[in-house]
Amino acid sequence: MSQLDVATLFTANIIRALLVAGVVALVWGRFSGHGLKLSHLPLLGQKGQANFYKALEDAYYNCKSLRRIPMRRHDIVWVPPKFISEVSALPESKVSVALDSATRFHGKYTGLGIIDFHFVDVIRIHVTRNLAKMFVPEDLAKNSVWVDLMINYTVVSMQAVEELHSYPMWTHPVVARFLPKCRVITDYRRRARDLLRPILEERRRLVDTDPTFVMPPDTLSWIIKEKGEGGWDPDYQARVQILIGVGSIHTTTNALSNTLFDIISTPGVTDELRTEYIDTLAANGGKMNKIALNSLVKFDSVMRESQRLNPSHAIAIGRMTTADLKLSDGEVVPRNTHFLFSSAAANKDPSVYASPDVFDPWRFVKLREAETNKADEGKWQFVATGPNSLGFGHGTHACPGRFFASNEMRLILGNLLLRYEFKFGDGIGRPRSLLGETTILPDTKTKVLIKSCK
Ligand code: HEM
Repeated sequence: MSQLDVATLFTANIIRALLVAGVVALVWGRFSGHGLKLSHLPLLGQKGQANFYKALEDAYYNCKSLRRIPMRRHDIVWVPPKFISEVSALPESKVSVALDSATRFHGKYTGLGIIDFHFVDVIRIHVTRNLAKMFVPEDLAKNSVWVDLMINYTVVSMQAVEELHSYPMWTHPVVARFLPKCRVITDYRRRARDLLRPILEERRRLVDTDPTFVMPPDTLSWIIKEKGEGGWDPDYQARVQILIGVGSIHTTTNALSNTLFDIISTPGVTDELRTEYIDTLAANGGKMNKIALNSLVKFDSVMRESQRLNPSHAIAIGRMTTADLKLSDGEVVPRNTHFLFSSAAANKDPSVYASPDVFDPWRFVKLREAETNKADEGKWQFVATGPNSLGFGHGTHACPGRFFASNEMRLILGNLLLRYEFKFGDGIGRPRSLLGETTILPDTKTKVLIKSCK
């Protein structure tokens, strides 16, 4: 065969392969539920639009039925707020957060998909109950490689999601092996696994040989308790630890940054919070415990008000249907469809929050005090979730780490305020948040001047 014939045959085979792949992609697109089944729904926003904040807000007030949001990769269904309670209470088997994250964030390649829910139980039950000092053994928690890995994984994995977005889904099994950020992720996972392996092996040895050995109180042990035998697998533990890091580190840091920005920029707040912290410490023999932390109602109010105006996302309760989902008004969200609700708009609903655009540090102290029934005060707490308080989601998959985060934030803020004075540089006010496609992030490049208290 001549060189020309070989080249022609090679090209023909490639074209044939691409045609087959194209047909597969079309069939997959048709039956995986994206696109065609939603074409009858009116649009919300425009394709390729940088953000949907305004559209999400308008829809919150004006749309009473389903809408189609044209996101870059595929369409997502917007659901009106009146359905939040009924939909958020549905089980994972009907509206899946695992499927939603696995497909929207390419979980198989980025590690951002939920593997199972044992680690959620670990946080809901054990971390909350124990107010964990460390999630992993102290040596590892202070290991700079581990710290770097846990902090950067979220950033790199979101970059990997972007990389994968530029390629059709059906190419992902191949391209994910070569894309730079996907490779970094694989490396991070390997390094996490290698750091965890000796710790797990040593614990296993002690469990098998020393009848007096008690498993240390950390997430490694609790995961083994919830998962059983599979919890000893370093690869599984690495994936779970990374997911815990992704769920907890940047969310809490962002919430802390926003709260600090609001404290600094609102006159009088620092002094009120300092006094509350000092008085509470004095009443508890100089120590903070869970009950004492719970009595810091001014801190709680400032944190919730800050999250109300600057939540981490403009949307909430992102799920994927596993079967056609019939809503109580008869409308149907088709099977295999991603859907979500407006959350930033719900936080500023004037029928719930007076002067909704104003940062009122004591808004939630006053709302608590206005309740005639003490049992109703709880709904104004930072950790309370509801249709107009979606910063931690709501319902079946509401953030299980919010109790931990709430205590952690009070401890950090209280200690910062006792030790330091903060102010923005001259002429600088509270920074506006940075808006991504649906994310709302504090501008952490803002310079804050800090000096020790005398
Ligand atoms: C201020 C800090 C935090 C914020 C704003 C936050 C926010 C959220 C939100 C919005 C969700 C999604 C809920 C839904 O889909 O309905 C979520 C889920 C989750 N969060 Fe948090 N979170 C925070 C801190 C934490 C911490 C400290 C941990 C771990 C210790 C954690 C672990 C999780 C987990 C495991 C889930 C998945 C729950 C599930 O799918 O059932 N979060 N969080």
